[in-house]
Amino acid sequence: MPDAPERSTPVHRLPSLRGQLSLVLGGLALAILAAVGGYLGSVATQELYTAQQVVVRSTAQFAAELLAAQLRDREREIELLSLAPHMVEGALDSQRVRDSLDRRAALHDEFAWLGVASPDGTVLQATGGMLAGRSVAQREWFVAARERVYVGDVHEAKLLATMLPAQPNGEPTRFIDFAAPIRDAEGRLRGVVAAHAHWRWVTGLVEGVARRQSPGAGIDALIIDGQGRVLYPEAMKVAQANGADVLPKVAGGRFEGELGFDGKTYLTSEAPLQVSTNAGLGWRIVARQPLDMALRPVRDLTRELVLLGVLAAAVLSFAALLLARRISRPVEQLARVAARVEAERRIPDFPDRPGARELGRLSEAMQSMARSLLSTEQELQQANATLEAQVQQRTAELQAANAALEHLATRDPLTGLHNRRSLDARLAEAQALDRRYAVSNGRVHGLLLVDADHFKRVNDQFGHPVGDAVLRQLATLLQASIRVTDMAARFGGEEFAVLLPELAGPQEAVMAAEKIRTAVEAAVFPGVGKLTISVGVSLASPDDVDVRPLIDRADAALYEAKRGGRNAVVLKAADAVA
Ligand SMILES: Nc1nc2c(ncn2[C@@H]2O[C@H](COP(=O)(O)OP(=O)(O)OP(=O)(O)O)[C@@H](O)[C@H]2O)c(=O)[nH]1
Repeated sequence: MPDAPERSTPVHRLPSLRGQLSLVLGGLALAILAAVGGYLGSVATQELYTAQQVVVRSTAQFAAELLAAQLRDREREIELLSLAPHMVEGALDSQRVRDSLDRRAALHDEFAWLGVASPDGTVLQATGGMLAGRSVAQREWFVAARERVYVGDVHEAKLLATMLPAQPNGEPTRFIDFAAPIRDAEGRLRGVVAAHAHWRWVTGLVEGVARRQSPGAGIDALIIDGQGRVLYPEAMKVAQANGADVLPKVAGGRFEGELGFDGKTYLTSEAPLQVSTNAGLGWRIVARQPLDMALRPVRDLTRELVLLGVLAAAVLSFAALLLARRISRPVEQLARVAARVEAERRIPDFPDRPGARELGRLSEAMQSMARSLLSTEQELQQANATLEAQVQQRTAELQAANAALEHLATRDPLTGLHNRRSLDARLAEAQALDRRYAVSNGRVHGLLLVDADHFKRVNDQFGHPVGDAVLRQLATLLQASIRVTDMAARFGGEEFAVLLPELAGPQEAVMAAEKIRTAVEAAVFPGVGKLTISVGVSLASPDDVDVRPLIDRADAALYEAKRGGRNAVVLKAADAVA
């Protein structure tokens, strides 16, 4: 059994080369784009995030440094004032002292009040005359400044609250205090000079830094004191005072990184306020930026990258499609040309611009293959035609040879009539047919044995070759006198036999014999003259075991014809026939 052919996918169901190339090239481009874009995006995101952290950290540091510098500046201002000659030597309640206080107040509008108190705490002189004559002996700044330069923590105004205009935002008036002892040349305490700076000056500094550092970035700054109390902004301070948890719990106590304030995440950094005073305020500035604002540049970059990626992907996909078409089109053209070669059996025009060197080689190889195939095919066709002609010729020769052989095997070489062997075969056949049909149609076959009379004389008188010629003429006469269905044969020597199939009766056989006898009698044999023949006639009988009895009866009849005087026809019927 031959192997079953492998099942293969029909060609039209396979994906096209162009589709596959587009898919692979486009996919590859997209993958590379996604990988590169993803990598660049993640690097840029990290960089941007770090940059935002730096901005927040520098905001906290800058605000802390600025505030520390400003506080030191004001502290130095008050200290220098305490060392001024009119403070060290003159009367502290003089107009001169008052003027110098007013000048400083005018120079620094953050100072809400400047004043000088006596060592027992009575205000001797003050800007605007505020609190003059009142006692500040219990005030923290006064107690501390009797000993040293002092910068105090923020506090709400007490005595001055009613004397100063209210805060525009409705907040309580708050101060931070600067104070310094006034000593005489011997170092004895003459009094205390102090200034109350508006708290809003401090918060304004911090707020300004936060605002200017990164405008529109949503960065704000908190001031937190050493006890973790929010000093600024006011809203958080109030909320904390009311028991709200406004600050996140931070590990290590430092506000760094992403922290949640009131349910919102901020990028946070803190910087300590390092004031070189003895005050040791312990404040820290916490700068913070809402995480969504901090990540906005990242989001913008991501969006731009995605847009750029989509654009690049579209361009690359289009380029991939063009490239795929450039490759697949010549291949399709070659396929069409190959199909034409098969259909038209000739070499059509191949694409002259196949698009690529390899495709050019493929085109040349296909042309050469097509040429070779077509020429081989033509050679095969010619060889086939030649072979066919040769076979026909050989067959004809064989048939002729077979016919010649058949003739040789069945014919008598002298007369051309059937020979004895052929006659025997036909007799046997006729007997078989009679056995099968004779009962039904009543027809039987008969046999004539024809013998030339006194033929020996012809030979003796005219020679053997003439005898042969007579025999040939006899054969011709014989053949001409019988039906085509009858069979004439040379029985041996000068004796002939005629097989007569399907005779209706003995008379028919006798008539046939007579026809032959009279034909010979009437004929003239060149060089010899007249001749006669004797004919023995017999009919087949159902009792005949083979052809022999029929021949014997014909032979007996011939013998009788000879004995009776020759030139005669004698019937020798079998008993059954008669
Ligand atoms: N020329 C020639 N003669 C043949 C051939 N075959 C037989 N003969 C001759 O035929 C003659 C037959 O002679 P016979 O059998 O004695 O009989 P006949 O002379 O014909 O006389 P009847 O038969 O009694 O009339 C012989 O002389 C044979 O030599 C042949 O093929 N060619």
